[in-house]
Amino acid sequence: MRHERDDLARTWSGTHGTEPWGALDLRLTDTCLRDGSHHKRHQFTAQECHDIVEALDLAGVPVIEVTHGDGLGGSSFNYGFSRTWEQELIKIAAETATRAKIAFLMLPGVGTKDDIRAAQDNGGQICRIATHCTEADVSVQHFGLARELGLETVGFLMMSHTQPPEVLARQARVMVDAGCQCVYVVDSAGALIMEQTADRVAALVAEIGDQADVGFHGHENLGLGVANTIIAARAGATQIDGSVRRFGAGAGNTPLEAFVGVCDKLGWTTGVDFLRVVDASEDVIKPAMPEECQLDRMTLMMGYAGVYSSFLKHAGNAAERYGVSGAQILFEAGRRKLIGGQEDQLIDIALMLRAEADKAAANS
Ligand SMILES: CC[C@H](O)CC(=O)C(=O)O
Ligand SMILES: [Mn+2]
Repeated sequence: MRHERDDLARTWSGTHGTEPWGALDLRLTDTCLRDGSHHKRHQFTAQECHDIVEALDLAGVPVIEVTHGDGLGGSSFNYGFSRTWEQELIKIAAETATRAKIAFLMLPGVGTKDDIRAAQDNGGQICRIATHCTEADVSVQHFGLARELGLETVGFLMMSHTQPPEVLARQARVMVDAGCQCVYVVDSAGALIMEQTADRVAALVAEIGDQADVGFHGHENLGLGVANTIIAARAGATQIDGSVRRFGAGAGNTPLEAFVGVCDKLGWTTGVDFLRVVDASEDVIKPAMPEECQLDRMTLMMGYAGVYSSFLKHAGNAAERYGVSGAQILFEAGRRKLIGGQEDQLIDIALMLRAEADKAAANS
């Protein structure tokens, strides 16, 4: 899959303005059934899982990720309980897909090694391990196990906007040394802007490109999902995430069908049939969504303040419960540089805002 463009990627910063990238060959992963789980509050039914996998598989999407939004083991009081057990969803997906490989996500500490084994037993073929982008070392044993089991491996450096390219490259090296075959720059907050994406991807390509692929996972919180993904591909990312109809956390992911259309027009190969994936979006994905993913006050704030997209529903709940502004909760979460796993601090922030409002009211 990897294209022979390492040199171009290395010198990315100086190559704007021309089109030297040629025909790229990209491998797309749809993540509706995992990142979309946040938007759906983890309430996928078995039938929805079947129908979505069937439609994406028919459209030629080569990889479909299926798990609780917070990865294996995420179904909990802290993150929200799944309606259908994720292992059952993985099994249904694997039984439904005729061509697509089924991927699953796990965050060390949320899921366990036994969850990885179970996901493989249920037909999962690609093990994606996600860590905060400065904590790749916690993934080492999981990559070791996944490779031992013969699984394909992918690493996720979440919240990649918070670190400069050279730090991410060093973290990617840790993952690759542990057995990871593709490391993703993950724009969890939808906060990266164009060249910031390219420079991060290029740094990973320079560091690990001779041993592993580089991927990009975008969010739409500043409306840049497709643009960032194009520029990531030009900088050397060969594995690309998106969600049909943007069905993902926050304002959603890079809309996969739009990206497929762009690739067709640029002469890039994805193997995905544009018309079929557009049909899947209208006929199958849309009916499964609780509502369209919105680019609104809350999600824009996530991109602006650099907040983990999966905090959206948690912040909304806390705002409602304590009668404060959800956007202000998110702004403060960005100021505190919260990372995944710190969802409980959204409640602390809401309580602080409530106390401030009560004090202001008492003094007026
Ligand atoms: C909780 C895992 C998270 O949703 C992974 C991801 O998709 C991201 O960081 O964007
Ligand atoms: Mn995501």
